[in-house]
Amino acid sequence: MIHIHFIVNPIAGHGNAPLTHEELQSYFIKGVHDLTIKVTEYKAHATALTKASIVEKADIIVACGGDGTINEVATCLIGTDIALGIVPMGSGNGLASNLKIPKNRRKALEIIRNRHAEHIDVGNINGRYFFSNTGVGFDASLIKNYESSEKRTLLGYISACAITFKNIKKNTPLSIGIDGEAPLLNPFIILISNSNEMGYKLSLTPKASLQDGLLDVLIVKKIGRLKMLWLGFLILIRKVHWLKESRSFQTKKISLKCEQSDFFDTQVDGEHNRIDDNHLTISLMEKSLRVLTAK
Ligand SMILES: Nc1ncnc2c1ncn2[C@@H]1O[C@H](COP(=O)(O)OP(=O)(O)OP(=O)(O)O)[C@@H](O)[C@H]1O
Repeated sequence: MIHIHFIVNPIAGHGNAPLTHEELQSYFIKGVHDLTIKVTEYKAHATALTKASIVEKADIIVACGGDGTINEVATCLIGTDIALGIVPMGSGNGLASNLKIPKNRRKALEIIRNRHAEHIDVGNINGRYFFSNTGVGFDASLIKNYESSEKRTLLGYISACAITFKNIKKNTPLSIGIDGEAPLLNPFIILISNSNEMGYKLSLTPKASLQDGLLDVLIVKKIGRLKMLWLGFLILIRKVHWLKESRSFQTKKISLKCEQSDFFDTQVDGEHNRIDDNHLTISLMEKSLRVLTAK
């Protein structure tokens, strides 16, 4: 018997297509697959439910939600033999898209039934894992505004983008040193990416790979509002490197030091995360997570 546990976030994406036991059962075989469904009731609940599923000896644990839910489930599976399954039900679905796991539920469940697994790299920021990307600057502020808007849709994302853009001059000046170099004053974005997608098919690091043992870093220096609009356009056409204030490179490890404050506002896999330290160490653990993917 193969024990498959589904951890479902009911508010992910539009939260309007619940996954039922009956629906799931129709894709699996009675007597071969034993299915358990657990529904999250609050932020971080997926972590507790996954830990319980590990104790209950699940063979596969499936995150049904977006990048936030995947992060909570996958974090618990590092260092175990349990494979992560993904049913993309989020708004952006960046990691699933990079792994070519379709939003179509039948096709996503077929991947789980077929049980073809691959190992992917995992990022680490001051002890916290990330699978897609992490960053400071504009994207971290944008995520903070996105979360407070409580509209987890593309429209909510665009509106958070407009608010962040409008408030940019009100931000406290920050200078950030990267790998011991001379600090940059108010860098617009420092994005450290494991995956080549941020969600909604957008990418700031199109060359990133989940299996190359490297992090892809994009640094955009302080820029004016017109340049920000130009950058927005370049993101849409995947040509961020055309912006002369941008720099991209690959590395296994990067450290950031903030001069003025004793904490960093970051985003980790699309969730706002305040880190109470003025030093960030971001590194990569090669092929540390088993994920079910299409062959
Ligand atoms: N019942 C719940 N009520 C409120 N928040 C929840 C609940 N269950 C899970 N969460 C939280 O919802 C947040 C968003 O989840 P998730 O990332 O899966 O969806 P999304 O934001 O719509 O998708 P994406 O990250 O791909 O854009 C996560 O931080 C998760 O912990």
